[in-house]
Amino acid sequence: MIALSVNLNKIALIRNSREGNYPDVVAHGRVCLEAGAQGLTVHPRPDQRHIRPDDVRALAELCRSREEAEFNVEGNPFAGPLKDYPGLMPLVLETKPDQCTLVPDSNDQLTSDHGFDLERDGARLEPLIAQLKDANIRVSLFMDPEPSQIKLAKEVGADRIELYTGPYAEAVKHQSDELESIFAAHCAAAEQACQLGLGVNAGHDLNLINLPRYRTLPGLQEVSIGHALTVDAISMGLENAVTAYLNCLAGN
Ligand SMILES: CC(=O)[C@@H](O)[C@H](O)COP(=O)(O)O
Ligand SMILES: NCC(=O)COP(=O)(O)O
Repeated sequence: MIALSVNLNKIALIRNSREGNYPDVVAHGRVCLEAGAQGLTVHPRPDQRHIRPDDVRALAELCRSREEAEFNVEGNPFAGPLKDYPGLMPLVLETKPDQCTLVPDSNDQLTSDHGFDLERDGARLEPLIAQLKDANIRVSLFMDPEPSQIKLAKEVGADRIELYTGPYAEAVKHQSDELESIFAAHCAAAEQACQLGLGVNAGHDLNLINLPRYRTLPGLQEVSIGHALTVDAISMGLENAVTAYLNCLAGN
């Protein structure tokens, strides 16, 4: 089974466009879990444009209260602190999610658009990965499908990698000639990760059009999906959208 972790960033983005708590991020997280999603993901950013530290705290409680629900917090451990954003490491060590996915985004990035360069960042990531693992938090690294980089992900102590699927999604959208080689590189990276004993997650711009193929990736354990699922929920309703993604992942 490939686990679906619903990313709630975009629910928080709508909430933050007004004062108050509407829509309620935690209530929508609960709907996703009740509809069968195996987990919830958030990617707080230092500018708090969507997920805020208190959302992370409340969603950690929600997931802890439900057996089997996995909580995944993503972000750059080197970004922040900024104003009342404490920084990823303090927030994650306080809230103790099941998984922390480290992502190399700059503070002002629109969205994630590349994986780690571990030749550059590996040495400073290594002690942070050890600290998270000491706190019983599984560590995943956001990665491009580059063989030399996947090898380094194992060497710095990661438990899993999350393959960055943005270029794959773009290639599907534009029916690009490069689709075959991009997907082949993802398959090879996933196989390499499995051989090294790393788990395999994937995410970014996955949707109901590009997921039927991506779900065949060797060893794929979890996808985190937010943007497209939230957009689909506008027309389908959130519960039906979660069901549609679960069916898609199951190959139905
Ligand atoms: C790492 C990744 O691909 C996602 O977490 C994505 O970047 C979500 O962040 P935004 O919702 O801020 O685009
Ligand atoms: N890790 C990817 C994620 O959480 C969701 O990305 P997207 O579906 O919002 O592009």
